[in-house]
Amino acid sequence: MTGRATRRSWFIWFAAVTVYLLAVFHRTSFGVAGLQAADRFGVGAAALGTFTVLQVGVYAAMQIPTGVLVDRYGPRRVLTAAVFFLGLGQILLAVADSYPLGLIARAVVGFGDALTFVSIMRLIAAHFPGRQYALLAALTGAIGYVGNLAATVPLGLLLDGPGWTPTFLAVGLVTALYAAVVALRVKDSPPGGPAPVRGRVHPKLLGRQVAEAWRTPGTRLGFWVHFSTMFAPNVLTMLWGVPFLVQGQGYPKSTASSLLIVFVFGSMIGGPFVGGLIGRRPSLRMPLVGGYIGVAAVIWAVLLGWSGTTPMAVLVPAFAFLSLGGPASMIGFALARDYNPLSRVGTATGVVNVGGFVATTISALAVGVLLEWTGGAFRLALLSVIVVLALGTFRMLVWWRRTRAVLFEAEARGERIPVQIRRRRWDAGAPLPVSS
Ligand SMILES: N[C@@H](Cc1c[nH]cn1)C(=O)NCC(=O)O
Repeated sequence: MTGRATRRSWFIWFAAVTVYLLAVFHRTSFGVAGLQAADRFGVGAAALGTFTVLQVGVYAAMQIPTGVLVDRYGPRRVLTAAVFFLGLGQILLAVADSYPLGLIARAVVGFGDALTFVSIMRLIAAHFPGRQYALLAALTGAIGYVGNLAATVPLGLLLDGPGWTPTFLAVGLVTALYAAVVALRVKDSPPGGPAPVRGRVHPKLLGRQVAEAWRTPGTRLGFWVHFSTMFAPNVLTMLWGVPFLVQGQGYPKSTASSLLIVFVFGSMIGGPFVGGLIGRRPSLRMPLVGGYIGVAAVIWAVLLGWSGTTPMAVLVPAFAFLSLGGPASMIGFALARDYNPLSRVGTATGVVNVGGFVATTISALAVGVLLEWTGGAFRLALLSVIVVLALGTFRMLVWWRRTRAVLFEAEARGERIPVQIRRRRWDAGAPLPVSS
């Protein structure tokens, strides 16, 4: 969309972003429900970890299919299915009384979650002008954290009060019923805008759609931006932050959990700031990513090099800065939006979203394996974060130069390009990607 966003666009976004809030609430609900789940299903820590791995696995595996579905059937249908499956998963969890049933319920939640984010990004691309995309994407991310907050103390109170079955039944039913609001209120495109092209789904054509998105240098750059920026905050908040602070640093568990809230507030505040800035000045996108990665590398060096317990005065600002990785990763989606036609934005967004989750999985597994090998040496194990960061940064720089080369070519042909850039020393000899 090139004109102005209307009140209708904002209503549609609001109806859609509520689904993301619900998705993040359900995604993170095992943070407080984990202990009760262990009791209910009679399982230990390792089996409990399987819930998270399964949920993230389903989420990551579904990203590209989700993008294709969104481009094919439109975000309204996919988002309606998303909220329905999120609710269904929690209803199943409410009545599940065995470990396998609990796992199935969580996989259904992961499936609904996987359908959510890409649909909302596609709605934003259709209903808002390009310059507002980054801000709306960042606001969406920030609102997701409200769901994360709701899944802490409020959900804990509900589980301690009414208990497991009434709580999950209630949140599941409310969520599933919200599918009606999405189906009625959300529209795929503004009046007169292009509708998704439906018809028979031909696997060959779908494969071509994914291949074209992947071959587009801007998508690939977005993938590596997402890969490099969002995994470290994820690894800390989803898995290794509390063990690092408790076993590695000697802080009490309650202090460690409270410290991780810095990530929630950092992203909620930083997201709209980063989004607003890059919406006004798209040429700042890559310098911001570069600046974030540079400072993050220094922070990791300080955290891992500190002898003895790292003081709070260092941890709090360090975590506050690292929390900006989430908002910075949204730059990856802005690149997918700018460098793909609207008919392929869903697929390209799905491709980009795989980046951060692949990096999170690699890094979380590597930390676990290294902890086992070293007998719990957190500083050595967390070095793997720096290795993943270096790999992501290297690939990102490769695709940054290639994307710039393609832009210069397009400019020379007199085509409209998404950002104005000046040729620099490092652009000399940058190869054009084979497909362009
Ligand atoms: N980059 C995250 C979202 C985000 C925004 N601010 C902080 N994090 C992302 O890719 N999210 C995908 C999802 O499904 O949540």
